[in-house]
Amino acid sequence: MMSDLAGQRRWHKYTPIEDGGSWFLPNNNHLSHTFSSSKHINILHIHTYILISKTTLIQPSTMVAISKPPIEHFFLKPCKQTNNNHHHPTSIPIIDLSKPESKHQLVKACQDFGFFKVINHQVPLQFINKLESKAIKFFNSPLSLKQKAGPPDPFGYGNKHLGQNGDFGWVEYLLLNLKHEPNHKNPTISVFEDNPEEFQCAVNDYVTAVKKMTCEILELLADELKLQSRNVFSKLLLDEQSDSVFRVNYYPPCPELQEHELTGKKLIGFGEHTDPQIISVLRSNNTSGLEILLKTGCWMSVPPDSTSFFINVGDSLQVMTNGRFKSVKHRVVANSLKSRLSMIYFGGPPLNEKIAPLPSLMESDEASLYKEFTWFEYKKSAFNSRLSDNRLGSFENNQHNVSS
Ligand SMILES: C=C1C[C@]23C[C@@]1(O)CC[C@H]2[C@@]12CC[C@H](O)[C@@](C)(C(=O)O1)[C@H]2[C@@H]3C(=O)O
Ligand SMILES: O=C(O)CCC(=O)C(=O)O
Ligand SMILES: [Fe+2]
Repeated sequence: MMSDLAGQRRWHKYTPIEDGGSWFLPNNNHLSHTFSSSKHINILHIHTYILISKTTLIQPSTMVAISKPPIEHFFLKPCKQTNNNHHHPTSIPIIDLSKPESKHQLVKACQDFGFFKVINHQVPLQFINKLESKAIKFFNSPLSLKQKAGPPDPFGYGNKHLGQNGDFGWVEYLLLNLKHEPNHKNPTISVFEDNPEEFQCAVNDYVTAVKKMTCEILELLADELKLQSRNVFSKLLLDEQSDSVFRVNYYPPCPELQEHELTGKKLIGFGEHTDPQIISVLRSNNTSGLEILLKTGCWMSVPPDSTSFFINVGDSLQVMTNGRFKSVKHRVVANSLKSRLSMIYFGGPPLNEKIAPLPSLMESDEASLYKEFTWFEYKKSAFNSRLSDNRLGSFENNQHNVSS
């Protein structure tokens, strides 16, 4: 077990440079161990290589090549295919933020789905478009440049590898830390060749507006739940020490998938998971791919809408509401022809914040479903887990131990 984990970490250190059909890795004494301990890479050939691409000339002794993993490696397991029920179609709740009566619908959506779409949100379109075009420019730039912003540790540019524990998907991403660290320049952003400040500015404008909308939603939720103070959730995001992150995911088209689509095969873009934070706010272009897991056990494809935001309850909000709100399982499937670009704000509490069911929400005889933990403890455990793991499991109060 230990050596397996160590191997995966070492593999992660050598994020592959993809170039056509092969992945290139720096030659190194550890390589044979790295390969043999990675369950996820299909090793067909290892040989000394001279690579001359448009941008690079590499000495024979410095590189080895392995065949890239076959596309089958990214297929979703057949039992987990989407099964939209066409007889009783379920529709995603749409909340119009310009209507005061939306409060009630918001709570209902968090209880029934843990997921909803928001319209009339007041986030300026120009902020969305500006950041989107900058992100597209970044993802369309040469791999060698993008890799200067990686590997993700956990922040930075990532390609196909998600987290540090062997998860992968047909996705490239930028993961950015939003935690306020005075005099600290974001190292990831410094790779934006022409003007890093411009990209930073586009992120700031976008995130500030999205955070404002998110806090309004959290306050409406607290109001409707009749909690003592309406800022009980929003204050966690507004805190200077709020541990929030921002992510831009780019799912390139996969033309090779086309022939397999005829047999109903789907490609994993981002595997099934719940988000650990309080709340996640997603905006994507008009390419479909996002799916949520319904109570029925069926996956439902979320129709894309680039003018709206999609919001999901995170694990921490599920705990704070003692399970009333559901942290929804979701995933992304990649597309054979169109690229998907999504931008997600993950609102998290300060690291030292205690996460536990809110006393003002609990009935007098209600048992707490969860043990108290700090966000630091939960985050640490989440980042040591695999994407599809039930992360809250080890923080649940065992039914038998609940006395009164
Ligand atoms: C496989 C992983 C990626 C992730 C950390 C983890 O070990 C398990 C949780 C994953 C997740 C899902 C929601 C967010 O995208 C994310 C940033 C987070 O907070 O938890 C990712 C983590 C990641 O990409 O590093
Ligand atoms: O990219 C998407 O559309 C969703 C990705 C996601 O769920 C995540 O980054 O946590
Ligand atoms: Fe997610």
